[in-house]
Amino acid sequence: MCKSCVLNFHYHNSKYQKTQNNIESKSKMASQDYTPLTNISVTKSQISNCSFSKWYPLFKSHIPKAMIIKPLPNEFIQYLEQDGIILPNEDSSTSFYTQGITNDDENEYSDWEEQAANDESSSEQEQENERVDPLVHFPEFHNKLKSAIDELGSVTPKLNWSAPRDATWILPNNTMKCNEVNELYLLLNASNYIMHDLQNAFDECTGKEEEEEEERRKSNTPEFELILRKWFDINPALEFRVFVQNGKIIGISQRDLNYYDYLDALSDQFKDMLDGFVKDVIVPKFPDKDFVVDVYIPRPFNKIFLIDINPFARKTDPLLFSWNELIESSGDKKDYELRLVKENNVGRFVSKEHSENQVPKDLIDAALDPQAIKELTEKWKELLSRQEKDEENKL
Ligand SMILES: Nc1ncnc2c1ncn2[C@@H]1O[C@H](COP(=O)(O)OP(=O)(O)OP(=O)(O)O)[C@@H](O)[C@H]1O
Repeated sequence: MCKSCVLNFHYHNSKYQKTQNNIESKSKMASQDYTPLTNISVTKSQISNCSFSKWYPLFKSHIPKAMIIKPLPNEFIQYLEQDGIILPNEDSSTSFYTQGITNDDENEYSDWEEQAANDESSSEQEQENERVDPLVHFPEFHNKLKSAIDELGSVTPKLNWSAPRDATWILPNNTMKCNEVNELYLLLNASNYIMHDLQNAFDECTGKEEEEEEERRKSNTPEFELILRKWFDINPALEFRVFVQNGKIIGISQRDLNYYDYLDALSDQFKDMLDGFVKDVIVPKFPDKDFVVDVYIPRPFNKIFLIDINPFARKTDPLLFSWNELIESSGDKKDYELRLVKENNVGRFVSKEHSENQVPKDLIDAALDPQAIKELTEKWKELLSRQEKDEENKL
């Protein structure tokens, strides 16, 4: 008997296709000022150095509590990459199977019936039999994740580089806060940013010949890791992205793109704090001199938390800057700007963020509530049986 629920939603034929579409649109949004003049190259080793597990030991006292889980079983990677979401249902002997929930604009409910009638149903059954199921294919790792959550309390996950910020729609609280393992699975499975880490991490890398040779000798596939960060409530207004080139800050951007009236008055204080942090804490230990660091400065503004280190590359969102602006002005600049959202930009950005990932309400409801999954399943079964009857009547 199947021990799991399956949420199988088709985004433009495959998750991979969806990933490609989103990465393209994300990078277009992030780099609207692309010009061939300003080249920013990034090597595989620079990308590797930004893997969480590489820098966590160097700056542990500045990083909120986190657990690094690696290596990841291949089955877990396959689980994240496969279409649909299988959720372990350990407490129940009933099996839920839901398929054919689509996010294609052209496909509404009526298409479900059509889809059920054609031959795809048998091939989907075959796929279902091959699907990776946590309880069947990686039960030990599944238990490890549960124990980690027991130990840390609520967590927020990420892989080597990315957090599933684009998939918060799938959780009831609309955040990345996971209270149990199924929430972790939902969030990771629904995220294109996670897929980016799995499939495109080294895209657009260049490198010196010797370095490329060295990387080839190792492997072209990164060693994947899952990071579980203990959840704490962050005030997004106090998060900043700091761009560092040749060991020097060339710009700082507010991270959350809303207007906060109190930030302007704090700007000089934050610049002083961040100058010291980058110069005395990060630069002496981090192996590269070009990088982008995300920080959090909570009240009473006497400590800086390191949230993330990103490659100094176009794939890192320049937020309120453009990459050309950062690069072109960096050479002759003695001082740099801490850029904040101006009042007249209120509401301009926020509603757009991750909007490419909006999905049908049925799917969201189903993800939030086991009863809704059951109802969706029953609806689907009813449609199938109605379809079968219609077919019989036609014969
Ligand atoms: N321990 C934590 N508890 C709660 N929220 C957190 C925690 N750590 C990070 N966050 C939130 O998650 C957000 C994303 O984290 P992070 O920067 O690691 O993701 P990312 O995918 O690398 O983002 P980006 O692609 O923008 O670099 C942070 O901006 C912060 O708001």
